[in-house]
Amino acid sequence: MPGLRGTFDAAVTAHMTAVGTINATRAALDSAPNPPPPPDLLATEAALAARLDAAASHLDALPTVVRLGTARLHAASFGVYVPFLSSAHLCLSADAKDARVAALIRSVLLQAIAKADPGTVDIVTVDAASVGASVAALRPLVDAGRMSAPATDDAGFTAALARAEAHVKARLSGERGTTMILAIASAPSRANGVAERIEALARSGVAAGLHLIAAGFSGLPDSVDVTVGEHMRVANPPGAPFGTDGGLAADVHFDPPLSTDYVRAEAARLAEVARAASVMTFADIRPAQLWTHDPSERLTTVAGRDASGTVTLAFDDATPHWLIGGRTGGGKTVFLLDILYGLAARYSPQDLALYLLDFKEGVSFTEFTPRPGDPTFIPHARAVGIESDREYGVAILRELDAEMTRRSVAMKAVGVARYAQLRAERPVPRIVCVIDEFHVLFAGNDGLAKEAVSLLENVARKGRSYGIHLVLASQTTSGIEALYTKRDSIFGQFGLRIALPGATGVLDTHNTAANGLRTGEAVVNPDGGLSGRDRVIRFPNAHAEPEELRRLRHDLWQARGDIAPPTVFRGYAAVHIDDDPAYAALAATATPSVLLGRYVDAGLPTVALPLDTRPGSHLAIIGPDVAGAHLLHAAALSLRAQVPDATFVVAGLAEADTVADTVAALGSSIVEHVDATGLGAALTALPDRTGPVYVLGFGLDSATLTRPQQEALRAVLRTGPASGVHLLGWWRNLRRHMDDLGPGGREDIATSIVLNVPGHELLNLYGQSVLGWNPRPNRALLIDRHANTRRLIVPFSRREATA
Ligand SMILES: Nc1ncnc2c1ncn2[C@@H]1O[C@H](COP(=O)(O)OP(=O)(O)OP(=O)(O)O)[C@@H](O)[C@H]1O
Repeated sequence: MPGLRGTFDAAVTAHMTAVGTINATRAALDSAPNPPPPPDLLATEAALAARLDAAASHLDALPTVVRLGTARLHAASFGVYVPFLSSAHLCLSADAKDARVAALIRSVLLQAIAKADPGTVDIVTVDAASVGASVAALRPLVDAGRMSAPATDDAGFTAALARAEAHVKARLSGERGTTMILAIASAPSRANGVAERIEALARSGVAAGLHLIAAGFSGLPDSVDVTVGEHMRVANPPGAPFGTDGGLAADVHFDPPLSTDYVRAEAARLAEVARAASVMTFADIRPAQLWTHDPSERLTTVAGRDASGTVTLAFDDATPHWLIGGRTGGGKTVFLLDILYGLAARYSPQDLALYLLDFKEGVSFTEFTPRPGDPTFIPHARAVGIESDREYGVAILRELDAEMTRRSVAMKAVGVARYAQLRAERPVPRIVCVIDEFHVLFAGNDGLAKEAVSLLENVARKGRSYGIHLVLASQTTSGIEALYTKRDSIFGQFGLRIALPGATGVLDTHNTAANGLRTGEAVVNPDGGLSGRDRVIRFPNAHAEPEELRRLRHDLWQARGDIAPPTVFRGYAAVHIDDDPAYAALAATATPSVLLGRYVDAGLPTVALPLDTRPGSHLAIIGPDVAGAHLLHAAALSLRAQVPDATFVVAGLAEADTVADTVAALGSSIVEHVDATGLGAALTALPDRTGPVYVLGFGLDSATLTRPQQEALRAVLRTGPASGVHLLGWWRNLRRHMDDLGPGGREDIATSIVLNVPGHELLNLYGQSVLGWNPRPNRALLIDRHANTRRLIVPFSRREATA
C-alpha cells in the first residue's frame, strides 16, 4: 500500500527531524549558562512540538506504531510513538507490579489490536505478580478466542513460551497465520533457561510475526528499550533512531491510565469486530463446482474460519476419525450439517458414502432423507437412523466391519495394501459413518454394548486402511461403562478433536482452549486434544440459511442419476404393511410367508415368516400389547395376497375393531368367524380339514376350551403344518400360552414374537438367550427356533389405529 507507506515515511521523517532538532535545542539549552532559556529557544521548542503533534496524528493511525506516553518540554509537549507490530518488540525495565506499567501494557495491547486488521492478532499473556489482574479487563478478548487466559505460574509461563516458539517455527517454515503478541506483564521466574528462550524469541520473532512486550526485561534484540523511573526514557528503537545519542532526549511521561470500564468496553468491541471478521456463511461451504474432489488420498472440507482464514478439516491417515463434543444446544447438529453438506458437495456418491446414526430424540439427519412434500435427499446417504435403537447401531457397525473384510479380500486379490491403490483398480467409495450421541450405543454393560465396543475398536483401528472413517459425537465421553478398559485404544485413533461449547472429555484435561466458547464457535485440534494445536473457528449456521441449504440439497439430488433414496430407520415411527415394497410385490404362491414388520438391521429387511409343512410352522404372539392384534392383521393381509383359496378361521376374542377390519380385508376368502366358546368346536373339526387353513386367534387367552378342545389345539399345533393347517395366535397372557402348549409342547410353535413381557419371565419357555430383552414401545423380539435366532423387529401396525 504505497499511500499508507508514504504517509508513514513522511510521518517518521517529520518525527525524527523534529526530535533531532529538539535534541539540538535541548543541548543548546543545557549548555546555556543561565536558565531560564531565551524566549526564542522556547518558541522554537513550542513550534517543533506542534509539528510533532501534527505528525503524531498521522502516526496514531498507523498499524505499526503504538503510543507510549507524552514527552514534556519546557513549555510544550507531544505524543511519543514507537514502532511495534511488524518491526520491533517493546522492553520495559519494570514489570507490571508498577501500576503505570500495567496500564501501559493494557493500552499497548488495545492499540495493537485496534490498529491491525480485525482478527489478525492473537495475544498470549503472562502475569504472575498479580495472578492475571493486570490484564483481567481484557477478558472479552479471551472469550472471543483472541487472547489466552493469562499464565500465572511457571508451568503456564513455560506453556506460553512453547506456544510462542511453535508460532515462530510454523511461520519460519512458511505457514501463514496471525500475528502473535507475547505480553509478559510479570514473569514468575527466569530460571531454567527462560531468559535465553525469551532472547531467542526476540531474535527471530519480528521476522516470524511474533512481538514481545517484555516487562521487567531490557536489552532484548530488535526492541524499543524503555527504562522506567519517575518517567520513561526511550532508547533508540531499531530502524527509527531518536537522534544520534542513543535515544529520545526528553522524558516520556506515562499517560493517565485508561479506566477499567473503558478497557473492558473497548476489549468487548474489539472482540466483536474479530468475531465478525471470522464469520463464514453456509453458502461459503459450497465449492464452485459439485463433485470435483478426488478421494484417493483423503477427504477434505471447509469447517469454518478463524482469523487466519478458512479452516479445512480432513479424513486422512493423520486424522482418520473425529471425536466431537459439546453440550446439548452447543451447535453439534449444525456443525455436522456443515461438514456433511461440505463433503457431499465435494465428492460424488461414487466416491463418498454416508452412514448417519442418531441416538437421540431429534431431527438431526432427516435433512438427508425424503420427507413428506419433499422428495429430495442426499444421494450419498446409504443408511440413516433417526432415534436409532442400539441394535440398529450395532447392525451398522457390523455392516462396516463386513465391508472392511470385503475390501481386504479385494485388496489381496489385486495385490495392494492401501485404499488409494484399491481405488486405482475399482471404484470403491470412502465411507464416513457419523454416530451422534454415541454414548447411548455403549450404555450399560450387556452383550450388545460389548459387541458394539469390539466392532467400534476394530473399525477405529483398521478403518483408515480401507477408507472407512468414523465421526463420534456426544455430550459426554466420560462414564461410558463399556468403554472403561478400551478408552485409550479406541479414542487414541480419533486424532481430530472438535470441542463445541460445553464439551467435556474431548480435549486433553489440561487443555482449556474450549473454555468460554460461544455458540457457533469450536476448537479444532488435530493432535488428539493436546494443548498447543488448537484453532478457535467460527462455523456457519446452516439453519440460518434454509434457502441455501435447500438449493444445495436439491442440486445434489438432481445430479443423483439412478441412485435410490437411503434406507431410513425412524426409531419413533410406526411401520405399515401397505408401505412395504415386499408387500406390494406379493403374488399367489404355494409357499406363502407372513409379513410381520421390519428387522432392526442394516437395510431394514422385511420380516417374512414362511408357513410351510415343517413341524412348528405356526406363530405365537405373546404379551398384552395391542400390537399383537395388528400383527395378526398384517399376517392376514399378506396371506390373502398369496393364497387366494385359503380358509381363515378368525377367533375374535379381543380388539374387536382390528378383528372387524381383518375380516373385512379378507373379503371373499372363506372366513369362519368364531367367538370364545366357538373356537373349541372349530379346533376339534380341524384335523378333518385340509389346507390351506389359517387360524387367526385374537386374544387366545380368553378362549373357553374344554380339556378335549385344548388337546385338539395341541394336536393342530403338532400335526397341522403337514396338512396345511397353521395357527397364528396372540396370547396376552404368558401363563395361559404355556398352559395351552402343554407339557412337551414348547417345540410345536417354531416362531414367537414377544411383545411387552420382560426377558426374565420368558426363561422357562425360551432359555437364557432372551434374558436381555427389555420391552419397549413399537418393538418386539422375534424368536425363531428353526433358525435359532432372536432378533429385534419393528412390528407392523394397523394404519387406522395410529392415524
Ligand atoms: N454457527 C452458528 N452460528 C449461530 N448460531 C448457531 C450456530 N450453530 C448453532 N447455532 C444455534 O444454536 C442452537 C443449537 O444448535 P444445534 O441444534 O446444532 O445444537 P445441538 O448441540 O445439536 O443441540 P441438541 O443436542 O440439543 O440437538 C440452534 O438454535 C442454532 O441456531
